[in-house]
Amino acid sequence: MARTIIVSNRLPVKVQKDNKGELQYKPSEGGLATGLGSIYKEGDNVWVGWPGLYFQDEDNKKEATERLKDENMWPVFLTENEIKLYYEGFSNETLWPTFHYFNQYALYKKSYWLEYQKVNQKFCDEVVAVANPDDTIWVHDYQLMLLPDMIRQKLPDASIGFFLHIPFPSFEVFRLLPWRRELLDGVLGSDLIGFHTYDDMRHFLSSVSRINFIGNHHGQIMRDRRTIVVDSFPIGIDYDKYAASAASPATLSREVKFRTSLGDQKLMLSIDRLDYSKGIPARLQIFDIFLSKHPEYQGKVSLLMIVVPSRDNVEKYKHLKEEVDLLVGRINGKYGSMNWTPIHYFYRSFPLEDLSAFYRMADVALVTPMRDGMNLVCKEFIASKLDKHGVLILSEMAGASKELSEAIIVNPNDKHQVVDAIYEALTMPEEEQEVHMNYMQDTLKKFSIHHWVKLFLDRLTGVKDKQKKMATKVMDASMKAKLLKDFEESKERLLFLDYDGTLVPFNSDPQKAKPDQQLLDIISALTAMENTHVIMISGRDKNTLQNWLGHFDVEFVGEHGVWVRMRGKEWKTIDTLDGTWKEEIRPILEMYCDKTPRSFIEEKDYSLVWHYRKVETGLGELRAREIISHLKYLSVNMNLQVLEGNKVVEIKNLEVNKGKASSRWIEKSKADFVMAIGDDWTDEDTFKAMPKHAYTIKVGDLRSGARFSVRDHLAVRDLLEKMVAQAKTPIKS
Ligand SMILES: O=P(O)(O)OC[C@H]1O[C@H](O[C@H]2O[C@H](CO)[C@@H](O)[C@H](O)[C@H]2O)[C@H](O)[C@@H](O)[C@@H]1O
Ligand SMILES: O=c1ccn([C@@H]2O[C@H](COP(=O)(O)OP(=O)(O)O)[C@@H](O)[C@H]2O)c(=O)[nH]1
Ligand SMILES: [Mg+2]
Repeated sequence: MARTIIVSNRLPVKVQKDNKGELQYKPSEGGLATGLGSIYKEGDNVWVGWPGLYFQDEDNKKEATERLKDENMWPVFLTENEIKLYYEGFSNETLWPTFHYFNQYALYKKSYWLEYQKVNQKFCDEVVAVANPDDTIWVHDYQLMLLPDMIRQKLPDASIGFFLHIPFPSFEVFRLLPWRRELLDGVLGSDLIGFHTYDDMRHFLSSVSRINFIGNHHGQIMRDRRTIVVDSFPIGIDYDKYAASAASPATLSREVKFRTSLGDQKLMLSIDRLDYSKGIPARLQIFDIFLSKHPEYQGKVSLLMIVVPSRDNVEKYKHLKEEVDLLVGRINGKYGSMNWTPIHYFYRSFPLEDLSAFYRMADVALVTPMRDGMNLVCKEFIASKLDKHGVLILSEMAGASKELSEAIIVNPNDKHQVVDAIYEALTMPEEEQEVHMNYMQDTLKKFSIHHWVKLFLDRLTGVKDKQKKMATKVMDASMKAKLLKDFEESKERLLFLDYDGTLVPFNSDPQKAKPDQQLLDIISALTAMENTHVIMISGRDKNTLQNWLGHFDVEFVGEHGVWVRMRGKEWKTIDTLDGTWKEEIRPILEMYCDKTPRSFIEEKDYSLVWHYRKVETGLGELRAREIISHLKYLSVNMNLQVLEGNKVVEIKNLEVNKGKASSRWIEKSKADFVMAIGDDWTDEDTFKAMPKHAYTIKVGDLRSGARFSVRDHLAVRDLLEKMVAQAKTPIKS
């Protein structure tokens, strides 16, 4: 049976050594481990990851491997040096600060990068060792961004998903990384790429378009003729588990115990790993301001602050610990009394029953990270509120704020806003608390972790199925052989060939795309054959076509069909065409040229084209949208069509297109071999006009109405050369 192989830096269980040197197995902290921990044991799934200890002796490794395998885990053993450079270094001193907009903390060290690559390769070797061909591989998080493409190199047909649990920063921040392109290339080895929020997703897409120069169509990216889907999948929690835990006798008895020692003050709760992204010092300062602004709450409200140790070998985290200790001491010293402690501060982790008791007891959850991919603590708080009493104050910088809009949403940098939010929360009527709680609980119940896993994995299956269907279009060796044979045996042939992008590569200067010697040889040989019509079907103006190829026995369609030249005849245009509209449209396009550096207008007999291939990425696309909407109504009245192509907007008469033009030949001819090759949207009209038996071939992208697809203009030339060589057709005298 097909399995899911989950791959993440850390396993959901961490191995530790006790005082006697015996191995102990404890659950890992952090959102990823608690989130996916509930599902990986289903079926035969396997979780591949680091067990969180440096193993020196082989016996221990063996013992841990066996024990972990019993629980569907496959350990990747990492050395102290690897952890230092790959995990603490590149992952947590380079990527983590950059992705959380703390780029002033980021270190760019070559030694970190080298080790990051090596460890990703190590993970790759393990995955390849575990995975069966039909398994689905699901890679998680920023520590393993190179892994999807490394697996793709080894297992080209594998089904690979990638999910990023932390924010994806805006392009302006991401571009600061020296290894930005390699990181994106790594992720693009996946078939499905998921983020928590729509913003993360669009930041990623904009980086891919600017750094790797690959655009997208509604979140779909074409790479190596493989469709990759990018989408947002906000992670949920195991709702029922937290709700059940909140009702369990163990939790209730702990609540009684904690309450007795705390007294009956109101309680605010915060729980996070010790991390500068979580905004802990700012939160403490906010609590300080609150107590001085509202002295009536002194003695009446306490902050229960759980800080879980994390990445304590990383310099910035060590400093943070000192800062937090100092602030807690200062505030407790400033306001505390014999019978009231303002802040109850714990620097350790707690078992679930304790956490559940804290969630139940808290009147207010204060979740105010500076940046957080999602933040599960706030979701767990909501799920634990069985009586529906309690208020969530949530930072707008946490991914969770996009779903939990009934919380009091705050900007953690605006300290006075958060102080007011605390006051609002402490004084909120219970009925109002219930209304908000109900909405948020309904959302979290539906969008649980089970829902998330299903959504992601079903989508990945869908993407893979679509890829397989598309793959049937690829012109493989046997199809090519059939085409060549049909060509050889045919009596009358029509070959429709688009020019730019089909016979020559796309050039940023249109006039530089002149035919080279190889192409001239091909055209010369094709046109020399008996019973063979070669029709150059292009958007280019007739003069250029005539100058470049007019000396061969080629037939032409120019300006997408405005001009036609059939064998032995002169250039001819559609009689009814009117070009007077150009006088009205040209000034509009000129206005766009004036405000868009390096854009230009190309004028043809019956069309105007606005080109933006040399314009700053993004700006050109924006202006194109503006032009299209500007001309929307005008064009309908004037009987014009406005078409968007590769870095162009083209305006022309409604009755002109390559399909109509090519029909002239189809209607007249008795050809038993028809072929049409093209790369652009305008060629779709040609494909549609072809008879059923025709070989329609799209260059590049697989998304097309054509029956087949080839990679690029070189593949087209290769095919045409083979046709010439194999046809053994008599040459015209
Ligand atoms: O493994 P560690 O270095 O100890 O760190 C713990 C984990 O922290 C991060 O969690 C993120 O994932 C959560 C769930 O999607 C999300 O709610 C949170 O906002 C993120 O910060 C990290 O992404 C994991 O890889 C770490 O294992
Ligand atoms: O003592 C603790 C405190 C917290 N957590 C869990 O750690 C996770 C923190 O995830 P979150 O998404 O809030 O932040 P991250 O640490 O992943 O950045 C939550 O599921 C908490 O229940 C834990 O296991 N033990
Ligand atoms: Mg073309």
